[in-house]
Amino acid sequence: MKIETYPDREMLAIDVANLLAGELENCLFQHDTASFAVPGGTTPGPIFDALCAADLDWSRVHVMLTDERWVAPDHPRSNAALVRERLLVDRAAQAHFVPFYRAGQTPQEAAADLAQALDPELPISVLLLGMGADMHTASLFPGAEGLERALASDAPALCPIVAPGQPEPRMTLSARVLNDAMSKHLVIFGEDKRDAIDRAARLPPEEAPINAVMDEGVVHWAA
Ligand SMILES: O=C(O)[C@H](O)[C@@H](O)[C@H](O)[C@H](O)COP(=O)(O)O
Repeated sequence: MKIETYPDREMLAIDVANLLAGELENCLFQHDTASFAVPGGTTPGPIFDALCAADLDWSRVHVMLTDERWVAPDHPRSNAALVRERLLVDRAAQAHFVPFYRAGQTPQEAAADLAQALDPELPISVLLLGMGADMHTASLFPGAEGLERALASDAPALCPIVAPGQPEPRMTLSARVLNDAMSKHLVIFGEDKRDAIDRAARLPPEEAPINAVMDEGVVHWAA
């Protein structure tokens, strides 16, 4: 994994937003649409704030989540809510969005239908990832129920996950689908996550799931 270091988080957010916009635009020169997978959590917000105003044909960009906490779209922990509030505004409001949460269904019940809906969007054109200090990414958590299947080379596109310490079930893109993305960018802030990247290099994917999704990927880091 190549690691790019930035002087501060603001510079990182602006530079990575410009980089992602450029990659989406390049994809749109060559294809009718571009698929763009994004994480939840606290890291991507400032990147979304800078990216949503990018002058590109957002009507041909298909945004999806890397994973979802299985909560209603009006729940404060919803990743779909974060994307709708911070990314799908301004020019990017024209983008097509594929939320995961299905009311009245469990992740297990929804996975097959969702995978069918996502299939035309794969492989992912541009992937943005976050990571926890425990080296999880998307909802590929070490020790989670469903992790082995989500890491398998023949995993379905979407996998249900029940992770220790997480308040709700999750749905995640599988490691295979994430790693197949045409371009992959991991954004991390702080010393703990920087140390975790170094630790991950010496661990198997089941202990450091980030290792299963970042082949030829770029890590963008600010303290
Ligand atoms: O649903 C989620 O929580 C994300 O998709 C998850 O994979 C996130 O990227 C990491 O947990 C880092 O979260 P922070 O950005 O909040 O540190």
